[in-house]
Amino acid sequence: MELLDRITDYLIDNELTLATAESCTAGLIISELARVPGSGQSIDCGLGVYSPQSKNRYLGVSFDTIESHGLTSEAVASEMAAGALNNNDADVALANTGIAGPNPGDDDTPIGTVCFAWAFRQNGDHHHYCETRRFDGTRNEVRLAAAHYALERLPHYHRLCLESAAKGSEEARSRQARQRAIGVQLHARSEIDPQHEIERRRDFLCRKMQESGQTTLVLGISGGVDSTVAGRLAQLAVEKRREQGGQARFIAMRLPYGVQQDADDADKALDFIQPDDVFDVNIQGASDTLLESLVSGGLTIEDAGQRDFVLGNIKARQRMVAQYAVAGARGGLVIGTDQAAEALMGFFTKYGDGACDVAPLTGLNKRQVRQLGMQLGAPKALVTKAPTADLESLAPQKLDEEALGVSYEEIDAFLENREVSSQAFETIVTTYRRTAHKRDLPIVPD
Ligand SMILES: Nc1ncnc2c1ncn2[C@@H]1O[C@H](COP(=O)(O)OP(=O)(O)OC[C@H]2O[C@@H]([n+]3cccc(C(=O)O)c3)[C@H](O)[C@@H]2O)[C@@H](O)[C@H]1O
Ligand SMILES: Nc1ncnc2c1ncn2[C@@H]1O[C@H](COP(=O)(O)OP(=O)(O)OP(=O)(O)O)[C@@H](O)[C@H]1O
Ligand SMILES: [Mg+2]
Repeated sequence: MELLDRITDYLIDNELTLATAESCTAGLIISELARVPGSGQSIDCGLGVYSPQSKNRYLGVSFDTIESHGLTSEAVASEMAAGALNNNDADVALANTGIAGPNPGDDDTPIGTVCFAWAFRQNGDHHHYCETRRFDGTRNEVRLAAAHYALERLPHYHRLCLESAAKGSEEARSRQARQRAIGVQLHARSEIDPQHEIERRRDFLCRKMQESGQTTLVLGISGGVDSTVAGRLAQLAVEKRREQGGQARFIAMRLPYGVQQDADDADKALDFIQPDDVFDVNIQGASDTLLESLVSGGLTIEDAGQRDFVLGNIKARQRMVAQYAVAGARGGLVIGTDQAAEALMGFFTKYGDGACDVAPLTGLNKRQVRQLGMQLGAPKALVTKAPTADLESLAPQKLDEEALGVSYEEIDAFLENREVSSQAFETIVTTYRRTAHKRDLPIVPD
């Protein structure tokens, strides 16, 4: 009785309720515990599940697991305990499956072998622990010893569970701090007032024109949401500047490489932006000629994939060459469309689309860029359009998310300090670190 009293006290002191899923002990664990007066408050239920069918029916143990690991296995015990937690309100589930004898099991597992699982529900997570033990004695001696052993080890595993949960929340806290610090670096915010942001960013462009003495804004319009929003902000800024009595024009540039598959979207964006001027410049000739000259000048290209990647970055830089040429001729500032989601992932070509004089979308995540688009009244199809860098000739319109390995939803959640999966967190933080050089000024000697 000493063991049973001790375990009952432990359950009551820690406010734990127990469910069991018992194969070879067939209800003995719960029955033994119920001998202690007052233990009822800690008992949720006890299930005797002998056959594979009942393990599957009542606990969801998969036949695949039984088949591949055998009936007497920690894998089966663990699934039994998981089923007992999932199907009940208990905080702890004890499960066992074993061979009490006198007949041996179907395989050559020795008589007296029992596999145990202890599962705990802690802060919404399940923590599982398993053990396999061999007990000596007659059938009923083995069964009683196994029932007592399951109870005896409960406090030990409960303490391990508490330690691991505490460590988990420590890690979660440090991850959140890292997330917050990166967000601050990128000027990200969890919530924005779209109208306020539109006015603030329009006024920023207006003010920078005035301060720099430049009279033109220049931006490539792709048909994607970033340049649609930045383009409309630019047009609103030059109109405001003119109202103030200043000289100002916005030049929107179509910069297709040959025929652009989503050219209709670029047209729709221009209809919405209503820019003062539109220049249409095909960058294919310049891009292809440069690549050919590089090859004839000595650059060896490994394969079609590498050629496409090199050409992709040439396209992005060629677009910037074109925009800077116009800005130079017209006294203009070149607008960049970098926002926090792309900055976080370093997803831009260094000195290509990453180069600019003013970056009005800084700090916004992708969801927030879309919010500004909606507020500005941009066509819904453009606002909700799936982002594409569209630099690869071998994979036209390839979605950014395919290249990034995480979704914009996860990137935005990260920037908004919301919880993301461990995998997304690792991918984002590793990519952020790897691309630091793209956000920094060139490295200089100490
Ligand atoms: N640690 C380091 N410190 C200093 N410099 C470092 C460096 N590691 C590489 N570099 C240098 O950086 C350069 C590589 O950077 P970069 O030329 O940008 O090339 P990279 O980052 O390799 O490629 C650009 C990526 O951005 C994507 N992109 C481009 C354009 C637009 C969009 C979009 O979303 O619209 C996306 C594109 O799909 C591609 O995946 C090389 O010169 C390399 O040597
Ligand atoms: N075909 C193009 N014509 C003109 N400008 C382009 C073209 N492709 C890219 N750009 C310029 O490069 C920038 C970076 O491209 P990026 O794909 O990140 O932005 P986007 O196309 O505006 O939006 P999204 O990221 O949602 O596709 C664009 O905002 C635009 O200024
Ligand atoms: Mg795009």
